[in-house]
Amino acid sequence: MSLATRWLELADIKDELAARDWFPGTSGNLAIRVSDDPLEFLVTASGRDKRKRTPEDFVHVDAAGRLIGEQTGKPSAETLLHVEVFNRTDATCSLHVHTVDNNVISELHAATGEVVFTGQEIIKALGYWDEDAVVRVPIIENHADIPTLAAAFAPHIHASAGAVLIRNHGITVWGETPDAAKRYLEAYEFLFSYTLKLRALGVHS
Ligand SMILES: CSC[C@@H](O)[C@@H](O)C(=O)COP(=O)(O)O
Ligand SMILES: [Zn+2]
Repeated sequence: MSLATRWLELADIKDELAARDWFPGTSGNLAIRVSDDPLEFLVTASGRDKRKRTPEDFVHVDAAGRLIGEQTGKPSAETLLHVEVFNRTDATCSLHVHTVDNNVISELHAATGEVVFTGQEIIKALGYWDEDAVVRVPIIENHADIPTLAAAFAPHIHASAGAVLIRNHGITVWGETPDAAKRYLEAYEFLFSYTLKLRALGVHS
C-alpha cells in the first residue's frame, strides 16, 4: 500500500477518534505501517492538536522510530511504543489515547496488574466468541522515561492484536488492520465505560 493511501487511512481514523473527543490536551498518538522490509511507518507528529487535519499531522519513520529523510515535525514522544508493536508483530496499526475512563480503570485495577472482562457481548468485537471467554488487559506503571516505559510495555506484546493500559496515562491498542485496531479500541473503551457506570451504581464486577 502506498504512503499516500496509508496517510489517508490514518488521517480518517484520527478524525473518527477526534470526533469521540479522545485527544484531550494534544494527548494521544497513532501509527500505521507503510512497509515491512524495511519496516517503516507513519506516526503522528509530536505535540499537535490531533483534532485538526493538516499536511503536518504525520511523519515517516524507520524501524527505530527515526525520521526518514528531510521532514519538518518531530515523531510522537511515544513512538518507541509503536516501534515495539511493529517490530514484534504483523500489526499494521497502533493507537494510543488518553480517556478519563481508561485512566480511572487503570488506577482502580493497578494493584492486580490487569483488568478482566467476561460475560459481555462486545468482547466478540475483540475476536472472543466463546460464551465464557475471558479478556484480560494488562496494566503497567507509567514511566516518564520513554525507553523505560517501552521496556515495561514490550513483554505484553504477544500477537498482532492486543492492548496495554498505562496507569493514569492511557491505552495502546494494536491490530492486524487499521479498522481492526479501531474496533478493538472502541470495544475496550465500551468495557471501561460500562464497568465504571456499574461501579457508580454501587455494583462491583
Ligand atoms: C500532552 S499530554 C500527553 C503526552 O505527554 C503523551 O502522553 C501523548 O500521548 C502525546 O504525546 P505526543 O508527543 O504528542 O505523541
Ligand atoms: Zn500518551
